[in-house]
Amino acid sequence: MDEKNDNEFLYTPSHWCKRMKPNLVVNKHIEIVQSISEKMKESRYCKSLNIRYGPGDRQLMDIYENSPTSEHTFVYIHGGYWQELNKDISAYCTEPLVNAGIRVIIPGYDLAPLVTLRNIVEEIHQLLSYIKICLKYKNIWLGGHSAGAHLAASMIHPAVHEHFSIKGFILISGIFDLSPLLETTINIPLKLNKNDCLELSPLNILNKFDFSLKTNSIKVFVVYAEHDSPAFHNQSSQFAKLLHKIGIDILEERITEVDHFDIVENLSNNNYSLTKHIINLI
Ligand SMILES: N[C@@H](CC(=O)c1ccccc1NC=O)C(=O)O
Repeated sequence: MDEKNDNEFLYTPSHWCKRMKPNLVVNKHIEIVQSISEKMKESRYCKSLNIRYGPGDRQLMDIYENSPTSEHTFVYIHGGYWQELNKDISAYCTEPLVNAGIRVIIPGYDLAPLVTLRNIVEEIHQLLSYIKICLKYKNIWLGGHSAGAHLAASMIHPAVHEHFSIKGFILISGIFDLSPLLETTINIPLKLNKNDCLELSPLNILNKFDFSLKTNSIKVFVVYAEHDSPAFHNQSSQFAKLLHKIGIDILEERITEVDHFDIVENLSNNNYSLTKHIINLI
């Protein structure tokens, strides 16, 4: 098979980065996000670390804010194909948002192969329950990057987003259809079968739902990088099209001159277009 059309290749974001050799990308990304996140954890914006929201080892969250009365809360779910990265290196988006008066929550979650993807989706439900019931925050915006955008999108359902007072979703370079991952090495720790792919793909779940009957409106911002692979472009535009079809207010945008990694690394910068978009939206 032509390598460029192979799902292994299409779903390996580092292969599509134009800034450096693919084998260097992920380590460089980790170095960058870790250094920004460490500064944030030591800053005056860091309000609480390691608040437990569920029984799993990694079900802990960090809260960043400049005032306890912040009206809006952005919850940012990190990526890493549900098998790598962690919350401690994922606070890189917090400074500009907190400066704009938005509270930011960075949750951790357990990873495959220790838990299944179904377990992880359930952990995100527990996260939202904790934020609503124990922290009593309102006006929640749920965002995520890559696999984190999949987890956020898995909460788009009236029974879920209305219950948890979610105002909107910010889905950055996300995966919404899991089936292309089935035969790739990404699936080794995940162990997804065909049925799991159907039941856990927001693209499939929402295809069966008629939202036009619902009055409560959410906004969904679907955003991806110019230098994401064509498969990621397709996933975002297909998902945006479906959301539009079922009556959800959507905004779709391709961010130019960035790839799967600096599309989120740059969120530490006030002047970056995506940072400004998120602040305007919330
Ligand atoms: N092993 C992947 C890494 C990867 O997919 C990734 C890395 C950091 C943040 C998000 C990622 N992808 C999806 O969640 C690669 O080489 O591109």
